[in-house]
Amino acid sequence: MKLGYTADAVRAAEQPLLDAGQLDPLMRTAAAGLARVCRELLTGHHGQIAGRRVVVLAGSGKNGGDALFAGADLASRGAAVTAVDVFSRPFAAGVSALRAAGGEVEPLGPAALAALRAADLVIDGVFGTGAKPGLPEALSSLITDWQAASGTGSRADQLVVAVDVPTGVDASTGTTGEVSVRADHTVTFGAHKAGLLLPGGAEAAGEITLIDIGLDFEDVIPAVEAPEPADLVDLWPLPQPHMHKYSRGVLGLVAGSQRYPGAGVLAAAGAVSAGLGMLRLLAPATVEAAVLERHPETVTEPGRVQAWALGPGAPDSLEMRRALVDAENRSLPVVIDAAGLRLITRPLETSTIVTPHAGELVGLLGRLTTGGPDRAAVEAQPVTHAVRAAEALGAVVVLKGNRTVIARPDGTVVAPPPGPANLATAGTGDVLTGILGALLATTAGDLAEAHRIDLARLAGLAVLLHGLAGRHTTHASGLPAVIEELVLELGERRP
Ligand SMILES: NC(=O)C1=CN([C@@H]2O[C@H](COP(=O)(O)OP(=O)(O)OC[C@H]3O[C@@H](n4cnc5c(N)ncnc54)[C@H](O)[C@@H]3O)[C@@H](O)[C@H]2O)[C@@H](O)CC1
Ligand SMILES: [K+]
Repeated sequence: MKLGYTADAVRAAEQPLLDAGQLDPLMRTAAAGLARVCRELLTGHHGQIAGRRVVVLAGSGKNGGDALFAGADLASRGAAVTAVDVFSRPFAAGVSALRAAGGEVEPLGPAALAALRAADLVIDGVFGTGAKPGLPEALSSLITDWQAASGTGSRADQLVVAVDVPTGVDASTGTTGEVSVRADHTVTFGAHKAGLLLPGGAEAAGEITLIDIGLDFEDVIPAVEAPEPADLVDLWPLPQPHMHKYSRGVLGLVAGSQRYPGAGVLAAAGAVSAGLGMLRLLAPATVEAAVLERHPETVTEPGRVQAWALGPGAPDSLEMRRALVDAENRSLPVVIDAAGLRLITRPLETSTIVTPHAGELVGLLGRLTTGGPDRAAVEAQPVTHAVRAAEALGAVVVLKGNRTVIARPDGTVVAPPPGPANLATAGTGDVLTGILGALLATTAGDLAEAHRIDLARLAGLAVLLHGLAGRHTTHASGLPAVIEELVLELGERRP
């Protein structure tokens, strides 16, 4: 799991070392790590370092300093390095090091643009964690003109390495303005900056290398967690030898209707493929029949459950309202999707996950808060609005989109890597709700016991697995079989 921290948290972690006069060694370690990645990339993509054209975009702070020191390293190995001095007050020690190694410094101007376009490698050291919002006009034009030369940089084989954070990306939130550097690779120091793991920043950052510079984050709560496939092996709830079907977990599912029978089938298949003790389906007879045909183990009699999943393809019905009352009365965890979301007009008194897409989040925020956003606002700032909804609901919000983000009521976020575009097809959300329901049912005991299970982390695992499965199928009804295979594999790989 990658953990992301805000710029403030990183500065706070850095402060004791700065107070102890450790800036120089910190920057040396940072620059050495940056230089190593640049050397590897240059050698890997362009065969060698000597003779390669490198441009350093140098701002006035330490970010520029790191970039200049790395540039000096490359110049000392024979690269032709030009630094573009963006604000006419570059980090002095970095400039000296670069000049001593044979590099040059240019002011921002037409020559800088030409150099930028011709470079084999561009090192973006304009802003890091010290960036204030908004790019100055001259810088913004320079980046725009450079990027205009081709889709993502001047030359198809040009490498762009961002120092700590791509310039134009907010290190804490990942928000980008209209203009920002798009890197192939970002070398970040001390800890992942939260913005690198969030929508916007993650796309701008490309591949990320973390360089350890000895900062201590032991007691700091990360702003973002980004689950990785290895976490599935460690954390996915798997059946234990002592379990029987009831102790493993029964999920009550209210899904599907005469109009949308398929949503019931897909949600049921999602739940079954994720693994659970028993699935109880409450749905119209046609939906029951369709589900039973594929999953004859499904029980269609009402009875006790350990968790509820409500909403996919189901209208607002008496069953759904009863299930919600049962969830609150018996403190059962519940995942609520689609039409189920319209029943929510106040925070629920039980562990809750809601799974809106942007349009549904608009409705939810409209019912829960005053001055709710419109859809465009949610799409522009998904994290901010998911967090607002999580705070207002006191629940975990899984905001579905091309990059699904998961928000906790305390404002922290789980950001799984983006799923494949394959998942942009009808029915994949129903499968996700089924998976989430199965996870709630199988962890309900632990959830009740002093909240040992973190719902948002659980949702992160579900979204991650759903995304991985999406790479192997082009349609929603293909997902459950792949999910089942992946879950079985997790069991085999767990030590
Ligand atoms: N956090 C750490 O522990 C370490 C940080 N290091 C580097 O230091 C960076 C942070 O350095 P700084 O605090 O100097 O900050 P930055 O180098 O990110 O930028 C701050 C400088 O740019 C100016 N600036 C910011 N926004 C501007 C805007 N919109 N228009 C014009 N000027 C603007 C500021 O006034 C300041 O001079 C990190 O990103 C990283 O690269 C490393 O060198 C070593 C250790
Ligand atoms: K940067």
